[in-house]
Amino acid sequence: MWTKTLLIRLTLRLREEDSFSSCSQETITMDPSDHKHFTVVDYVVFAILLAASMGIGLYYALSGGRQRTTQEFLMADRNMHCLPVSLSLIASFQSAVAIIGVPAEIYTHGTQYWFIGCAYFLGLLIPAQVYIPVFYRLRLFSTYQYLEMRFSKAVRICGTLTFICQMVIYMGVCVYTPAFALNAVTGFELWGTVLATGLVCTLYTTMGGLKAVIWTDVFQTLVMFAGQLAVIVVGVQKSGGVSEVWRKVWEGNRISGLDLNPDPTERHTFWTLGVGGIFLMLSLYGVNQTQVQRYLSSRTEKEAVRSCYMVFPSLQLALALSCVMGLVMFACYCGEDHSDKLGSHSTDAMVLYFVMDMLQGLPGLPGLFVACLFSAALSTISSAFNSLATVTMEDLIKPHFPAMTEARAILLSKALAMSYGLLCLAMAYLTHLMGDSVLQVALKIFGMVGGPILGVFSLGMFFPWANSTGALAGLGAGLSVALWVGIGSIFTRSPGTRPPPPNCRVDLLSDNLTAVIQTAISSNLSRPTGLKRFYSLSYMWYSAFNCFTVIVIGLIISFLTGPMKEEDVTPGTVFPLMGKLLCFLPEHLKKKLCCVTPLGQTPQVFWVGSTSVAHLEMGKCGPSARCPRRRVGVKRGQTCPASEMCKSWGETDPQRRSGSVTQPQRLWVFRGSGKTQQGPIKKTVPVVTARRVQKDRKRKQFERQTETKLEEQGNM
Ligand SMILES: O=C(O)CCCC[C@@H]1SC[C@@H]2NC(=O)N[C@@H]21
Ligand code: NA
Repeated sequence: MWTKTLLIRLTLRLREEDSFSSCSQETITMDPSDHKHFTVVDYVVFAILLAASMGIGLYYALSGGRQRTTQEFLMADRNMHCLPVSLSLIASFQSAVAIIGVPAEIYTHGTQYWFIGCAYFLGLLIPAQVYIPVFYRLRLFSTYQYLEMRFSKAVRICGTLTFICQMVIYMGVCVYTPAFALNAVTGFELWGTVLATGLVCTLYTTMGGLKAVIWTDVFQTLVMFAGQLAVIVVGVQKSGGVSEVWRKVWEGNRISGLDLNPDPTERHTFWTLGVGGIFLMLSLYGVNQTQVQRYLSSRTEKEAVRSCYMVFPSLQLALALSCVMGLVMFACYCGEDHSDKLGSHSTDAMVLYFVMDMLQGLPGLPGLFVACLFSAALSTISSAFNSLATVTMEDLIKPHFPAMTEARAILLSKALAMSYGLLCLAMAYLTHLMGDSVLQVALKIFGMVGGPILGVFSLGMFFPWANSTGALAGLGAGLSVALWVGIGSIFTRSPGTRPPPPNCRVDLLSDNLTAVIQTAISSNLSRPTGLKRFYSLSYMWYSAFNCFTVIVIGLIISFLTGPMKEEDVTPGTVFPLMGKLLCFLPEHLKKKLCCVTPLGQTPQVFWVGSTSVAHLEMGKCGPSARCPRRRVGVKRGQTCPASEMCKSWGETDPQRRSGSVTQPQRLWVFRGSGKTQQGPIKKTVPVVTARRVQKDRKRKQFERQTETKLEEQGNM
C-alpha cells in the first residue's frame, strides 16, 4: 500500500518541478506516464532475460546426464572449467542488494565503502591457499561433512542448520530488493514480481541443477555489468562529462580519504572495511556452502584455486561499477535530499528514481537495468536454492536413509529446491518489515551468522586440540553473542540517518568547517559508553568478532573437556598452519610440534559409515589395498598418495576382514590423487586395515630382498 502512495506523491511532485534534476544541461521533464511503466522495448529486454535463464535451465535438464544423478544435479559432475565457476562465484553474492545498496551508500556517505576492495586480496588468497585445498581433497558434497569428519555429527547438524537460517533470510532480502525496485519504477504489483522471480528461478534451478545455475550465473553476471555500465555512461553524459562529475563529487566532499580512525564503533573506516571485510569475505568465499560447492564442481583442485583467483578482478570491477554509479548519481542530484519526493527515507529507492531519470526516453535501457537487477537477484537466489537443497540432502536426509536410491534422492533434491523457493518468498515479506538499507541488512546477516560458521571451520582447521564439545559450545556462544550485538544495535541505532549531504555548490572550506564542527559535536555528545558502546560496534566487525568468539570459547571448552591428540584427528581435516608459519624450523623440531604434517602426506583413511574410522598408511595400491577404481589411471603397484576420497555407495564385502560393519554403508575411500573421475562406485570395495597394508609392505620388502639376493647369486 505504501508503495502506491509513494508513486502518487512521486508523480505529483514531479509535475510541479519540471526541471527536476539539476545535473542535465537541458531541463528534464519527468513525464509521470513514462515513470509509471516501461516502453514495449523495455518489456521485451526484460522478458528476454527471463526466457534466456529458463532456456539454459531447460537445456541442462535435457542434455548431459539429464540430471539423473545427485552427482550431476548437485555437483555438475565435478567437471566444470574455472571461467564459468569464477563468474558464478561472483554472481552468488552480488545481488540486487549490491546493485542498489552500494550506489546508495556512496551517495549518502561517500566512497569510504570502496575500501572493502582492500579486503578482497586476503579475502580470496586465504580461501585459495587454505580452505579450498582442504575441502577439495576431501571431495565433499557439502561443506558440513567436514565438520563431522573433524568433530562429530552433532557439529555437522548445527553447522548445517545455521547455514540454512543464514541463506533463507539472505534470500528474502535478495528477492524483495528487485521486486521493490520494479514496483517503484513501473508500479508493478510488488508481490506479483516476487512470485514471478521466485517461480522462474525455482524452475530452472529445479530442472537444470548446478550446471544450469552456474551457466545462468555467467549470463546474468554479464547482464549485470552491462546494466550498470549503461547507467554510468548515460549519467556521465547527462552531467556534462567526466570532469564535471569529478568536480561535483570532489566539491561535494564525496571522495573520502583513508580514514584510519581505530574506533571500532566507527561505521566505515579503512579498518572496519579493509580488515573486518576480510573475515566477511572468508565467511563467504572460504566456508560458505554456495561457494565451496562451486570449488568442488571444478574438474581439478588447480582449476578450483584458479577460479578463486579469477574472482578478484571481476569483484573489483563490480565494486567499482556500483561505486561510480553512486558518484554519478551524486553529481546529478548534488546530494540534495529527495527522500521527501520518494516518501521513504531509504536512499535505495532514490537509486531507482535516478536510474529512471537517466534512462527514461532511451527505449530498452530501463528494461536493461531492471534486467540487470533481476539477473543479480536470480543468480544469487538460484545459487542459494541449489546449495540449500544440497546441504539438506547431504547433511540432514541421506545420513538417515543411507540406502536411498538415486532416483528417490534426485526427486527429493528437486522437491527441496522448490520448497526453499516458496520459503524465501515468505522471507521477502520479512525484509519488507526490516526497513534498513538493504546493503546493511545483508552485511549484518553475513556478519551475525556467517561469522560463527567461519569460526567453527577455522577452529577445526587450525586447532587440532579442538574437540566437538568445544566446537558446539563455541558455535553456540558465537551465535548468541552475534544475536546479542545485532539485536542490541537495532535498539541503540544512531539518531536517524546522517543529515542530508551538503549541496554540491558549497565551497570546500565551509564544507570542511561544517564537517569538523559536525564531528566535534557528534563525537563528544553521542559517544556511547559501556554496553551502548558494545552495541554500536560497526557491523563490519561482526564477522571477525563472532569468529574469534567461537574460536576462543571453543578452545577453552576443548581444553577443559580434554583436548584432542593429533593422531585422533581424521587426517586431511587439519591445515598445517604451524607447519606453514614455522617453515623455517628444521624438520625434527617441527615434528615435535603438533599438526605440521603437510596436507598431501595424510595417510589413506577408510571411513565406513559415519562412525568408525580405519586408518590406512600411505602405501602401494597393491592387490591388498585394491584401488576401488581400477580404471581411474592409478594402476596396481603405483604409489597412490592418499589425498583424495572417492565416495562410493554400496554394500561392504561381507567377508571383510576388519571392522564389524555389515549393513549396507556409505563407503568413503580416500584414494590416490590420480585424475579420478567421480561417480558412484557400483562394486563393493573391501575395507583394508592399516595392519593389512603393513603386512603387505613387509611382504613386498621381503620379496624385494629375495629378488636382490637371487640376482647377486645369479651374478656370482
Ligand atoms: O550483493 C549482495 O547480495 C550482498 C552484499 C555484498 C556481499 C559481499 S560484500 C563483499 C563481497 N563483494 C560482493 O560483491 N559481494 C560480497
Ligand atoms: Na547475484
